[in-house]
Amino acid sequence: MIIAANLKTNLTREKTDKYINEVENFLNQHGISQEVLVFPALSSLNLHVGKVTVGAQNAYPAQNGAFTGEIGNEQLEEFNIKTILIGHSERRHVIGETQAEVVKKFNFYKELGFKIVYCIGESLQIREAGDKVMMNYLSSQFEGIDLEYENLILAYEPVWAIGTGLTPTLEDIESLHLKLKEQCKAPLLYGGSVKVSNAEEVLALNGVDGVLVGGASLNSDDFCTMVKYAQNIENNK
Ligand SMILES: O=C[C@H](O)COP(=O)(O)O
Repeated sequence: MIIAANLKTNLTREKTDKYINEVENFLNQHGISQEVLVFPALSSLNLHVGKVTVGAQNAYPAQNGAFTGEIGNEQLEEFNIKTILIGHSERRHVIGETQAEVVKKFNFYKELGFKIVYCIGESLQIREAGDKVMMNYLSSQFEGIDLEYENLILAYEPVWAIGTGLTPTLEDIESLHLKLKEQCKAPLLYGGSVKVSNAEEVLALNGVDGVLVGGASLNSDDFCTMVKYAQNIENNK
């Protein structure tokens, strides 16, 4: 399974280096074979060689150039970063990234062979409009995206569950993941208020190939506990 930490706009370079080393040590000490991704704040990107894969939460679709405030692939190459989050709901709904901009970013980093964690998710308003409306909305977030891309990982993150402590029921997560898997065979992560207290149940669901954790991943011990849950589930299959 794939266990991913999205540190968002948190931790300094020093604290991020300490965090990643703590996670790396845990993976080595416990013989973890899960795929573990950590997405630090851009200012904390650094070269890391080990079991932990460090990825970028965002980057501009260009090698370099006059894009004030952005980083491009040239800056990611410096740290051998080849994994990126694209389409995160905070980029869409807080920063205002359009589907067209998301598609351009996807295609640029796909051409470079990046591992892409592509995020989709609906608002509470869309969810409350019913299953048909919700599925149509989620399908619209696939527009322009190559769902056959071999380095694609999908992350379903209901926007209303992000950072709220709210989550869909386990039944809802499982049934939606199975519906999404009818459209795309890529590994499918769940994200949205995953924490130590619910991660084991979520990871055990059919159609869930891992989790993308925000706030609850900031504590490395808690994040490692969730990694261990995934390892235990896989060992017992
Ligand atoms: O990328 C992670 C998601 O936004 C979930 O964040 P959260 O675990 O704080 O709800």
